[in-house]
Amino acid sequence: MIIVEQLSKQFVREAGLGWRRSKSVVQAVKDIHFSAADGEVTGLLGANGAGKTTTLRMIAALLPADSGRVLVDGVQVEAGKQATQARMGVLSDARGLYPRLSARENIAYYGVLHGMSHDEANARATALADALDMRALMERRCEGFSQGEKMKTALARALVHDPQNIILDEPTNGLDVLATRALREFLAWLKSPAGGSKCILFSTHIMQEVERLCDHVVIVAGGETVAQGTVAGLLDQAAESNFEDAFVKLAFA
Ligand SMILES: Nc1ncnc2c1ncn2[C@@H]1O[C@H](COP(=O)(O)OP(=O)(O)OP(=O)(O)O)[C@@H](O)[C@H]1O
Repeated sequence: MIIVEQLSKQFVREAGLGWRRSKSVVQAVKDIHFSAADGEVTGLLGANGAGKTTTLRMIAALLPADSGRVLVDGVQVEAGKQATQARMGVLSDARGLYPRLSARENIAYYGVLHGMSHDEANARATALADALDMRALMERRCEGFSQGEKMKTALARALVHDPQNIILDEPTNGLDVLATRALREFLAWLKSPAGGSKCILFSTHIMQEVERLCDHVVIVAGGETVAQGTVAGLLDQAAESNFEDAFVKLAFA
């Protein structure tokens, strides 16, 4: 379970050169708060620049927050510290695979970094290859992989240590209909008791994805949580019958 309380983050942006150089402050995240339960898919839904990636990076302990806190299974996240990382699997937007390593080596290497033995990591890589239908890819080097192949490899790598909490930044970016459908089915399995009742948190700006996949939706605009609930609850809240209309009303009204 992930609990996010009053999270905020500023960046200092530099522009120009020499005497024209100037600095400005960007408040990327102002006040994000929500909780993501086990056995559920929670979606962070927001327009470009709303603060989704910054929020996920703070949750994943990749970036320190200015204020607020994140609890993962009751343990407070501290950027750069290991305490909560064993409990999280993170798929970032930049897939970051090693091109010269095979899919299996990319996946197993992460397992070893998480303290698994080579044999354990290899066995887990094989099990994930079965679950993600990627056996044919396993011994190929990652350079030249398609978007879908990269996503599957990066997802398997994020899950190698069987984390309870799964954080995915725009996981369907660049995927075709079939790959998106396969990912959706896999996430639905992961949240089910058979898949371990995982807590799945992902960011997106695609309405359809949210409607089909999310048990809980957090609408983010201008770095703030502006509404949250089920899709049906948000439709009610906005008094709309179409989810896109509800989103626009709740995010920008
Ligand atoms: N390292 C950084 N330095 C300066 N500004 C940043 C940095 N990272 C993010 N920002 C700014 O913070 C704001 C929120 O960015 P963020 O990437 O979190 O949004 P997002 O909701 O993920 O957007 P998108 O859907 O376009 O990926 C944007 O205005 C962005 O330009």
